[in-house]
Amino acid sequence: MKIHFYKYQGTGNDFVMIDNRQNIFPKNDTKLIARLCDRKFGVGADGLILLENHPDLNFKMVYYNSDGNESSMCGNGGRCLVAFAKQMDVISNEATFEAIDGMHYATIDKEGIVSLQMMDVDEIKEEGNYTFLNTGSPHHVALIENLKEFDVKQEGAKIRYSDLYGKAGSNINFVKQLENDIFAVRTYERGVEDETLSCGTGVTAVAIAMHKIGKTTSKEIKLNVEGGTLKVKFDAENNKFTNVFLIGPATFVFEGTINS
Ligand SMILES: N[C@@H](CCC[C@H](N)C(=O)O)C(=O)O
Repeated sequence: MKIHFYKYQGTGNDFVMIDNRQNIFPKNDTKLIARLCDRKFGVGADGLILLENHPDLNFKMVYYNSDGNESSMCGNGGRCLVAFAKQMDVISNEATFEAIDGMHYATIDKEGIVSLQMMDVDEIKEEGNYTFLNTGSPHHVALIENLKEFDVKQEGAKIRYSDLYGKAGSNINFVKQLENDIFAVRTYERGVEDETLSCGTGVTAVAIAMHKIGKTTSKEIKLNVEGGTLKVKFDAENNKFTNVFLIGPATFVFEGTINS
């Protein structure tokens, strides 16, 4: 079978996009999904996303990590899917869609900047040297000083596979504060099992965590990731974070056909 794909990236977090509105994609073929994401034997990506029909909303998002397994929410992937839905004429400038963590609202402007509403957050675990929260995907957030030279893959894997998170694991974010409302972030992603150039649910977790532990008073935070810059804004009241938006570019790279 020949599969037509579209490649997108959001601040360097890259995805294979497939239009599955006709339900033709073999969704349980883990090996095929992993091969499509493989950078030597396939298209190459951090994840694969299916655009599907939804009975009431504009579309449905189905997300797989590059290991071929379906996973929890992907923020950058959601932003790229909004841009892809626009390219496919499914939406014009705004969208409501369903993902694994619930319903999302998004807008896309003329420059391709996608603003994606993320889930509300009210459960945050604060420990001595890290914070843990779920922003659609689970995230461990740790402040460090030597972020530039830090071995994110090695140190991230140690925490991801530690007893702290058991079999399910977690994504691991290392953070350095640059200014009151600017943070640099590097993320080890579960399911990719490596550092990626950006993680949308990760920077969302970092922004909320930094506000919660008092590192910033700002509710609009700039996050510098290896692949660019993202913005997260939110309302914060009584330890509850609502109207959380992840904002940044989502870019079409190329399209093609590959044998399954
Ligand atoms: N790249 C993502 C996160 C994708 C999910 C993650 N790897 C997991 O399995 O938890 C993002 O942009 O949010």
